[in-house]
Amino acid sequence: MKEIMHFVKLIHSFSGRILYFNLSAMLLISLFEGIGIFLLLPLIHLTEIVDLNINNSFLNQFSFIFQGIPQTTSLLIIIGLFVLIMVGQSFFQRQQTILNVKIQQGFSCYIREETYKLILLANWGFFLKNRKSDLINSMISETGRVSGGISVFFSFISSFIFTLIQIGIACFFSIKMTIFVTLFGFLVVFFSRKFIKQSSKLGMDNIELGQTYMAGVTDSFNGIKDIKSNNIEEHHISWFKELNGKMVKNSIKAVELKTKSNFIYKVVSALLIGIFIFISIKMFEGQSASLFLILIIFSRIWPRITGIQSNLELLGLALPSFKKLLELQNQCIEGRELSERMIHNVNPIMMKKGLECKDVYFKYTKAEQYALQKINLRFPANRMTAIVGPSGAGKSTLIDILMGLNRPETGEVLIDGKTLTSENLLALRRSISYVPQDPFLFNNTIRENLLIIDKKAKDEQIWEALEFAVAADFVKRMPHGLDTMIGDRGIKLSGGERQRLVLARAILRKPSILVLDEATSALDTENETKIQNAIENLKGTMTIIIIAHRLSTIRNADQVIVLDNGEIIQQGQFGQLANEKHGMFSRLLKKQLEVSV
Ligand SMILES: Nc1ncnc2c1ncn2[C@@H]1O[C@H](COP(=O)(O)OP(=O)(O)OP(=O)(O)O)[C@@H](O)[C@H]1O
Repeated sequence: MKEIMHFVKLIHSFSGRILYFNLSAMLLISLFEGIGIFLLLPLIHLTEIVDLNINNSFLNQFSFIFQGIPQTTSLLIIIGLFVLIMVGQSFFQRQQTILNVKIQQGFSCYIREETYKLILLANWGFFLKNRKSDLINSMISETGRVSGGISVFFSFISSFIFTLIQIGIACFFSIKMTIFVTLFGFLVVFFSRKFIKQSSKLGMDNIELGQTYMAGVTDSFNGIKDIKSNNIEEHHISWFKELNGKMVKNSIKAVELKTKSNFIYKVVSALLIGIFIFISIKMFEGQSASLFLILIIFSRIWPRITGIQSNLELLGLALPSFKKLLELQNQCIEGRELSERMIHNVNPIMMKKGLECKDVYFKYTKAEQYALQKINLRFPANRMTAIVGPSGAGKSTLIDILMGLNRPETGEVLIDGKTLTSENLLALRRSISYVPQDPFLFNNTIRENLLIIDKKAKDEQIWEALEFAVAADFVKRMPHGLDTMIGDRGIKLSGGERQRLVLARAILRKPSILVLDEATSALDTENETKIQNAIENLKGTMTIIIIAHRLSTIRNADQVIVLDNGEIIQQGQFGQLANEKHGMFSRLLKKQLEVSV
C-alpha cells in the first residue's frame, strides 16, 4: 500500500486544489443521489399509488410541511425538487467525470515524463545494471498500469464516499438495519483479502511475462539479420508461441479469479437479501415507508460495496506495477548523475593542458577481475593519442572512464589538473565528440541527424563537416540529398556510410576533444585513408583519442598506449614501440602485416 500512497501523494502535489474540488463534487453527487431517493417516498405517498404507512418521525415532519397545500401543488413541488436535484447531480457528475479524466491524464503524462527524465539523468552504471528492454517495458506497460491503477483508485474513493453517504442516509430510517447491512458488507470485503493477494500475485506474473516479452521481441528484431541469415526463425517462433501461451494462461487465470469472486459475492448477496428481507419484514411490521426506503438504499449500497471489493482486486493487480515503477524511480534517483538544472547553461571546457588518469582502478559490478588497474596516463591537449591492445584489454572501458561514464573505484581523472567531479563533468562532455564502434543514427533525415549536435548549424557548415568525413559525395547522390530519410538506425545506409555520417556529426560540434572508438573499422581502404588524412589535418587543433585495431591508421599518433588485461604494458611513439622487438605492439603489428600480405 506504501507504493499506492506514494503515488496518491504525488497526485496531491500534482493536482493541488483541483483534487479537493473533485472530492467535494463526488460528495455532492452522492448527497444529491441520496436526497433524490429520499424524495421518492413523499412522492409515492402523495400519489397514493402505494399506501405507505408513515411512522418514521423524519418522514412525518416532511409531510407536515405539505399540510394545507393542495395535493397537485405538493406533487409538483416534490417532482420539481426531484428533477432539480437530478439535474444538479447530472451536472456535477459531468464536471466531475471531466475533471477526473483531466487529473488522471495529466498525472499519467507527469509520471511518464518524470520516469523518462529520471532514467535519462541516471549514471552509466544504472544502464549497465538494467536491461534496455526492461526500461522500455516500464515506460510503456508499467506507466500504463499505474495510470490505470490511479483511475481505479479514484473509482474506489468515489464508491467509498458514496457508500458512506448512503449509509448515513439509511441511518435516518433504521440504524440497526443499516449497521447489519454495512457490517455484512465489510465482513465480505475483509474475508476476500485472499482474492486481493492472488490478484497481486497475478500482477507480478504479468510484469515478469511482460518483461520477457519485451526483451525477447526487442532482441529478435535487433538481431533480425542474424536470425534470417542463420535460418533460426523456427527457434524464435516456438519461443514466442510458448511465451504467448503463458500470457494467455495468466489472462485466463485473472478472469477465473475475478469471476470466482463475483460468483461468491452474488451467492452471498442472494443469501443476504433473503435474510435481510425476512428480518426487515419482521422488524418493520407496519412501517412500510421505512422498509421501502431501506430496500431501495440497500439495493444501492450493496453493489457499491461489491464495487469497492472489485476495485480492491484491480488495485491488487496494479500494485506490483506501482512497486516496480517506484523501485525504478528510486534506483534512478540513487544513481543520479545529473540534475535537470545542470543540463542547461553548460559551457564546454577549453582544455589547455590535457586529461590525466592517476592510479585508476576500475571493476564492473559483480566482476571478479579489474577491467582497468594501475592506470597512470596523460593525454596532452591538442595531441593525438592512440590506444591499442587485444580484444577485451580494456580500451573502451578506459574511454568510458575518461568521459566520466564510469567512475574509478580508486584513483582519479583530472582535467587540466582538476579532479573530474559531477560539477565539471558536463562541461567536459560538452567539449567531447565521441564516435563509437556501433554508431547510432535516428530514423530521420540526414540533416536532422546532424542537427542533433548543433541545432543552429547552417547548410554550409553541414556540407563542410560532410566533406571532412568523406561523406559529401554519397549524400549528394541520395535522392533527396540532406533530406533523405535513412531508416531505423540508418538501415538504408551501408556500415561505412553510417560511420562517415556519425563522424561528420562529431566534427560539426567543433569539439576540443575528439574520441574515435574503432570509428573507421567499416570503411574501405580508400575512404579510410582519406579520413585518416583529414584527421591528421586536425592535429594540433584538438585533442584526439583513437582506439584502433588497424594499426596502420595510427602511424602518426603522438603517443601510443598498449593495454593488455586492463594494464598499460607499453607506451611511446609508433616507431619506438614497433622497434621493441619483444613487446606486444610489435607482435600485433607483425600479425597484421602477415594477414594483409
Ligand atoms: N558491462 C560490462 N560488465 C561486465 N564486464 C564488462 C562489461 N563491459 C566490458 N566488460 C569486461 O571488461 C573487460 C574490458 O572490456 P572492454 O570492452 O573495455 O575491452 P576492449 O579492449 O574495448 O575490447 P574490444 O576491442 O573487443 O572492444 C573485458 O574483460 C570485458 O569482458
